[in-house]
Amino acid sequence: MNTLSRLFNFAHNHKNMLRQAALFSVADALLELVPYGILYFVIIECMNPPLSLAKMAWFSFLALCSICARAFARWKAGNLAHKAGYGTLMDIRRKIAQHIGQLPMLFFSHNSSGSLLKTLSEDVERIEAVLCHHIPDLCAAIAAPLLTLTLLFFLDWRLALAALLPLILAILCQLAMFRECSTRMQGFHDSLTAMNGAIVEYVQGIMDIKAFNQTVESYQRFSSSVRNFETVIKDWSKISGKYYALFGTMLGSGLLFVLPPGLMLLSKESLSMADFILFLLLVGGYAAPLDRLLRFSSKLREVEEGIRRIDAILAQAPLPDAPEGSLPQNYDITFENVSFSYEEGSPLFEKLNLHIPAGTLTAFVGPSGAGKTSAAMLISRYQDVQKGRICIGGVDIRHIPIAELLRNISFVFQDTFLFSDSVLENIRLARPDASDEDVIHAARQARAHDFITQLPQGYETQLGDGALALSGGERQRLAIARAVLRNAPIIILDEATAYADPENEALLQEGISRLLEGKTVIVIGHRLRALTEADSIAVFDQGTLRGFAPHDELLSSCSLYATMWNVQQNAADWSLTDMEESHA
Ligand SMILES: Nc1ncnc2c1ncn2[C@@H]1O[C@H](COP(=O)(O)OP(=O)(O)OP(=O)(O)O)[C@@H](O)[C@H]1O
Repeated sequence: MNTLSRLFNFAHNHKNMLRQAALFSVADALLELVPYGILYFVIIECMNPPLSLAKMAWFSFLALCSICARAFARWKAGNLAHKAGYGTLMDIRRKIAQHIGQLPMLFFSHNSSGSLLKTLSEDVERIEAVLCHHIPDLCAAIAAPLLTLTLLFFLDWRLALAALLPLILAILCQLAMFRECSTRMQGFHDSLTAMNGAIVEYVQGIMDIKAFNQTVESYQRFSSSVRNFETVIKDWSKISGKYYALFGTMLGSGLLFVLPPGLMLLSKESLSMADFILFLLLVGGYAAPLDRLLRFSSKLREVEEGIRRIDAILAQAPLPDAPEGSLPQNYDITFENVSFSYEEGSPLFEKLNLHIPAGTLTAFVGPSGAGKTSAAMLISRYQDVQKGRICIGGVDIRHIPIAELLRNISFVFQDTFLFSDSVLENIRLARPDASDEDVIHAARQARAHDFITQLPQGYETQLGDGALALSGGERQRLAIARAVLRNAPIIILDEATAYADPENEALLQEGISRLLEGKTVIVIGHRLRALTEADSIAVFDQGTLRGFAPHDELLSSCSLYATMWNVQQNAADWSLTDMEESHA
């Protein structure tokens, strides 16, 4: 019931249409009875000759009208329900998309794109299917037996009671099934979720699975979850199958219950032949539409999980915005006593203090997991800090309108996502109002123009899923082109040359140095040799700032930095000596 009311909440903007669809469905059920009523009068007419042709013509006309009216009611019910269903689908998608657009970026690192995709596509479509098809169907399925029963009671209450019996037995049988299956419901959902998760993981990780020569059978998580789901389904069908058969049989067995008492009443002349025939015609399958109730309840169970997932997304608190907030006057970045921890973990930063002057290049270095990326991402309100504050130009970033904050920061990540669109549009993503010339100019600055013009359709070449694949270095140059086009005063580069070979690295560095002129830049990197020219280097270690100074100064003042530097130098020397020796 909760699911049903949540469903109607989603369809709130279209409730009038849904109500009308339900009314037309009831009208459809009512009109279904009209031909039987006409038949009743035809039988009476036939039993009392001579036949009046005028009356017969009139009955035929009425039957035709009822059929036409029924067709109209069905069409209207379907049409209105579809409009309401698709309207609701659009509303939910828009609402989720709008909501996730306001969530902190951290949310996306905890929720895979696969699960978000499933919610936005499958879960929402299931809701639409229930609203479009099952609700009008359900109204008709309930209205038809109720109206028929009313008519039967009106004709003869004794026989109507007999006709009610199979319905009561069917309902009891249904209740017994629910009781037996309800304990298995959680197991069903759990195994379905586990299987869906394993399928998504299998598809997403297919390259690695194949690289390690695994197959569907040998990839344990996949095969065991599929087997487990199969066992649950078999168990479920064994129980539900017998009840389902009984339920269906009961719904269709009205004749069996009505025939003996009907014949008895007829023999005692306590029932007219016309009433008896009408009873026999109506009672056979009057309750059969209730069969659809079963299908509806199973559909409702399917949408229940989806609604839970949608609600979980909508329950996430968006980042509080400050639309009327202040704008920074310059672009220095300050961490003031910042404490931050990820949801479940112990604090990553405690009272972190750092000042990055405007227009300088600062490198974040340190061992893996030291907090370099987290510190850089916090500047864009990846997630709000728990204590202290981060300021840009002296303004707490929480007091800067989010759109303005993000406009002022450009990221160049290790992995760049390319959309299913042309190269031109992929770069233009950074500034949608940029002209083609601006985009090409940015690509030239990023040293990407030459490889783009060699692509099959140059700037019009389609990228993204299933289209042309670019190398890691080429993708990174597109990322830099985006950043150049964006021309934001703060730039964060995360291992931006990670994929580049020596030749490409030189090109990338050239692109990057043009991008950086006059900007406040943070470079997250591991290769210290490439970072010696930075104005300052911040050395992180388990969330603590061990040193913050230029390279030469750090070599003498920060033991961690000196060790890292020596280790990397030795590794480079070792590999060079090693290569020279092996060539000798
Ligand atoms: N989304 C997240 N949720 C929970 N913990 C996280 C998340 N992202 C990072 N962490 C944890 O925070 C710590 C710092 O991670 P971070 O990625 O900032 O380090 P890093 O220095 O950039 O590492 P690397 O050089 O390996 O990229 C790690 O212990 C990591 O496990």
